[in-house]
Amino acid sequence: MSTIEKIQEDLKNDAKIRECWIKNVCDHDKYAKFKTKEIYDFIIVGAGTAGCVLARELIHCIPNINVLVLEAGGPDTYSNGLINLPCAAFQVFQMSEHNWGYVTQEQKIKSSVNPTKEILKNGFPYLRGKAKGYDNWAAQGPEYKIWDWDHCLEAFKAIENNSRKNPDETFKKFHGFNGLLHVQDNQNGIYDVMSGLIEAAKNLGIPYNDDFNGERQNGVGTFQFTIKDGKRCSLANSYLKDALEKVELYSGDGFRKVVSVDVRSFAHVLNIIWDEENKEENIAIGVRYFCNGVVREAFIAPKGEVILCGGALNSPQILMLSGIGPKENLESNNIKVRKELPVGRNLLDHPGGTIVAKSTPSAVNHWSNGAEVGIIHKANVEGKIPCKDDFFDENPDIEIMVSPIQISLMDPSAKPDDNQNKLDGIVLISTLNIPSSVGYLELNSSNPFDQPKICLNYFEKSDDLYRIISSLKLCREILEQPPLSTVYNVKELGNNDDMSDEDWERSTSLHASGTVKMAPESKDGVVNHRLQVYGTKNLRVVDASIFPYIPSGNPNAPIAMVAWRASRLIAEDYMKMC
Ligand SMILES: Cc1cc2nc3c(=O)[nH]c(=O)nc-3n(C[C@H](O)[C@H](O)[C@H](O)COP(=O)(O)OP(=O)(O)OC[C@H]3O[C@@H](n4cnc5c(N)ncnc54)[C@H](O)[C@@H]3O)c2cc1C
Repeated sequence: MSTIEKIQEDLKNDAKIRECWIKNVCDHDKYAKFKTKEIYDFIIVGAGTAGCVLARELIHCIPNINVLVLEAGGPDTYSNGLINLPCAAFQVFQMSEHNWGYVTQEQKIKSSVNPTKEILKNGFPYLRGKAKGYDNWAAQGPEYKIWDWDHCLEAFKAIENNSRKNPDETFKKFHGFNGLLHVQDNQNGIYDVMSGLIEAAKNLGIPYNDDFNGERQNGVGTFQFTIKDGKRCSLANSYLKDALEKVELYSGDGFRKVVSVDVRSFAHVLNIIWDEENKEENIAIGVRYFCNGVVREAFIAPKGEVILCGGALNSPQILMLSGIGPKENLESNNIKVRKELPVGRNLLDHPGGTIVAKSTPSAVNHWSNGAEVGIIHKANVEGKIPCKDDFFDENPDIEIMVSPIQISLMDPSAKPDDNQNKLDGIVLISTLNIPSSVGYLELNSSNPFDQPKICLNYFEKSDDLYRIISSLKLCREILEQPPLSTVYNVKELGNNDDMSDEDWERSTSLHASGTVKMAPESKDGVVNHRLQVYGTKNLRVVDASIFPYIPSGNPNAPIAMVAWRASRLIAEDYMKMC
């Protein structure tokens, strides 16, 4: 039995993982007799990063409400808990149970990822991006001040439960220790070859940084991760799990209701239900969804809201299917336009490039620890190797994630476990954290199960391409430094002096955002500073799609932050109506 199969087997019996779901189902069955129609105070669409934080925060911030969470996918237990396993992350990403299978339009600049190499990797790095990025959100108008760095930092700290040992005063200033999202340093130590890489980077003048989420973001150092007790700490098994524990019966105002968060898995939301008696006002009153082979409807109570947390590719799709979006695209798909807005227009991502190198055998053991080391720096816009000043620049735009890996050479005649076809090595994934190129997304059809048309436009602006080339040149320079070149015999695979800039390997990233932009309506905004969709009532969007500018770091923590801030705004508005 392979290690992964063994852990999968253990997880099958992991009572703790299942306990919460089972308890939730039982409690809800007990109270089912009090339910007549599907009416909830809040309907959240999507149980991803944002939806999980929002559900928990709403049920704790607002008294006596109930919340319905509709999720198209299955619960965490669906693949025997494999989703919680850091070392299985790469396999999980590719499983159809956890992947929408979306494909993008063909890119003008072709990817040249070498198909002869298979990279085993994992991750969950915890990053927030630089403070100035959020101040840019706030600079959009006086009412946007609620998104400046001080407000965002308050939310980041509220969510975080950082377990760093003996944190100093500076670390305490920037981190939270009482939230539900567990953040930790690498518990297993790092591989020697990774320490060698840090030395090599320092020798080139790159400063050491022991906290990429602290006072400054640039430099070389080790990442912190959202992992607890060896398992992924997702927002589902931290925030949603906690939310499910609150189940009460409320009697008041002459009626009784269950106070709880009700999660329905395999429930695919099709569109928003509008109040047809007040057509001009675009008042959302519920959602239509597909579950167990039938189309069902769920409605909101007075003062309630529909909140889309479907992510940057699906929230805009639901809006467009409901008549909110660009006129031309909606009309060409026979959808009646309720409100013309540039939904799907500001598709942002972190495009990247990858370099793979082999090292001395046994420098890396069988399992990778994931992206152990990070290098964050400012790139050169002419594609030249960055100079020393760039390493200290306060506005770094590149993040390099370095992982120890085992590289499988795909020889068709080789047996699956033939170690002769495996090399130890390292991979450097360089991502452009502040891209200039912008993509778009639109409907292919009015069928809710049809994929939207996704056009990423990676590297469309030449400075993006030159900046990534600049960073990859730096990666190559680091690999050529001692002790990597001497002690660990590190050699770039496919390293070839004739290689042109166009030959650099390019890969895609996973940080789609911005498609339901938070900005003034006159500046192509779709939602206002309180995340309410322009020209509608009772409808907000709370997820990666509202980013006006993409944060300069991995987005999981920034999205959780947005959901936490949104919960306070929603609670304020709800309480005003009481
Ligand atoms: C493979 C991969 C690895 C990543 N690794 C990291 C990392 O290590 N660190 C990091 O910071 N970030 C990472 N990210 C990015 C981060 O996970 C995402 O940016 C983040 O989860 C997006 O949050 P969200 O709430 O906007 O949307 P999501 O988390 O995508 O949640 C949207 C949810 O809505 C559901 N949904 C969509 N449409 C419907 C519908 N019509 N009806 C019902 N439900 C619907 C979806 O199934 C999904 O569960 C990674 C992303 C990917 C894809």
